[in-house]
Amino acid sequence: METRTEPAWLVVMGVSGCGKSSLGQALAADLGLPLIEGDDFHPEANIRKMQSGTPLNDEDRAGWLIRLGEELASRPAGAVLTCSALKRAYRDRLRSAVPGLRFVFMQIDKSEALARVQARSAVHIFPASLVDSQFQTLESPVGEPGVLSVPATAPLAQSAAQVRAWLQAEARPALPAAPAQS
Ligand SMILES: Nc1ncnc2c1ncn2[C@@H]1O[C@H](COP(=O)(O)OP(=O)(O)OP(=O)(O)O)[C@@H](O)[C@H]1O
Ligand SMILES: O=C(O)[C@H](O)[C@@H](O)[C@H](O)[C@H](O)CO
Repeated sequence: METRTEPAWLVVMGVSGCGKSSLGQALAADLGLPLIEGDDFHPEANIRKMQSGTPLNDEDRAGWLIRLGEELASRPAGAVLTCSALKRAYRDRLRSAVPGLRFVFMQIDKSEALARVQARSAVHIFPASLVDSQFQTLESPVGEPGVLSVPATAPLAQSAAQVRAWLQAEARPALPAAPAQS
């Protein structure tokens, strides 16, 4: 039977350094979807807070998540968003903007995340001293609907292929044409 891939809205999520931007770019290119880079929408105050070595709290992230939901909802053909989405409540906020939203959870251990964030510390807003707080805040999305976990250490092309296969497997078959009205 012929199948039709429906518009896909995906969030690539996880702690700092897990590879959200890298996989997000690869997926957006592969799937022909616009990329929304979540970090670009942090207000200046959030950037300054992170740079000064203080983790963001729920209040800091609230307006940012609303804005990201609006960005997703304004792309009718689908989109790939990179967003830490560390807590269930944050993911539910995004889901309320786009029902059926899917999440790709990049799983990484603390030592690997720390090594990556340290390696790019000269050129990135996020200090290595905050990596611990990302893991303290993280509530695993495993078990929530519409979540695929991928290992953050897998080659990007492999993870992108895994996500494509997941989307295809979940694509609903095309609806039969409605009978002509007489
Ligand atoms: N699959 C991978 N294997 C090895 N290194 C990777 C992989 N994916 C990303 N990296 C490297 O890890 C670092 C962090 O990647 P990236 O910036 O994509 O993560 P991020 O989750 O978007 O980080 P942040 O949210 O802090 O901006 C980069 O130096 C990147 O080159
Ligand atoms: O929710 C958060 O604490 C933030 O989104 C962080 O994850 C940073 O934005 C990001 O990691 C820096 O690049």
